[in-house]
Amino acid sequence: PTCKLYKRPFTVCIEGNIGSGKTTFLSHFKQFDNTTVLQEPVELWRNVAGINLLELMYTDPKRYSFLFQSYVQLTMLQLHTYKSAMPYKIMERSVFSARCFIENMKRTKLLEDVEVVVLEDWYDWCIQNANIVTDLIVYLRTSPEVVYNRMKTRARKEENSVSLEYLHQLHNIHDEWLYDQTLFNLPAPVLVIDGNKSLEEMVIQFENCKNLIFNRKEEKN
Ligand SMILES: Cc1cc2cn([C@H]3C[C@H](O)[C@@H](CO)O3)c(=O)nc2[nH]1
Repeated sequence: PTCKLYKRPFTVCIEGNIGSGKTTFLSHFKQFDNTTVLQEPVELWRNVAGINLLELMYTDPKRYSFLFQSYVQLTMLQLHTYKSAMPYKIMERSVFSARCFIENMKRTKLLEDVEVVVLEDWYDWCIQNANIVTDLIVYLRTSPEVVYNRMKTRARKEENSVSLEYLHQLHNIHDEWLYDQTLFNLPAPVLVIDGNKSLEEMVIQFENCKNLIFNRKEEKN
């Protein structure tokens, strides 16, 4: 069959709380040679000219939340604008979910109002000027208690101070955005997956999701 040239990849963003299973879910897409998988650049955030910005953000959030979110926004934009010749591109989180973290930091006063304005002005400019297109959002919806236990088991050192309350806050904002859909306007349709399921059950959900995503492409051309 002729190989069709796509003007751009069908782009999926995987969204969800800390520990909701995004990385596990993404790893299933790595098996396909027609898909570019872009994981969250945590390693970049851990080494900014030798500085662990993720650690600083968690140890001194008042002082470092703005700086951290500012760098997160840049690294996510780099992934959104990454040129891929593949027909599919799957990203872990997005500049859209960056707004969830910023919203939480705003509500909990970790960011000054003026810091929020600057971050939002950057975001607005990027949305208008960088071609950030998303075709589908997959929301791994989990209960804070489940992700708290997973986070503790994974034991990422920078997260050892993250509280269940913080995960509740992030869960509520993700739900407002992607489940109730009352927060920000949605850049793409949302597919909600139950992230509380076991890995085996998640794989089944993944299979259904894969068929849905790859089938969608046929509609597109
Ligand atoms: C877009 C975006 C991703 C992201 C991740 N994080 C944190 C949550 C986790 O502890 C770690 C890896 O996701 O980074 C954050 O504070 N703000 C973020 N904004």
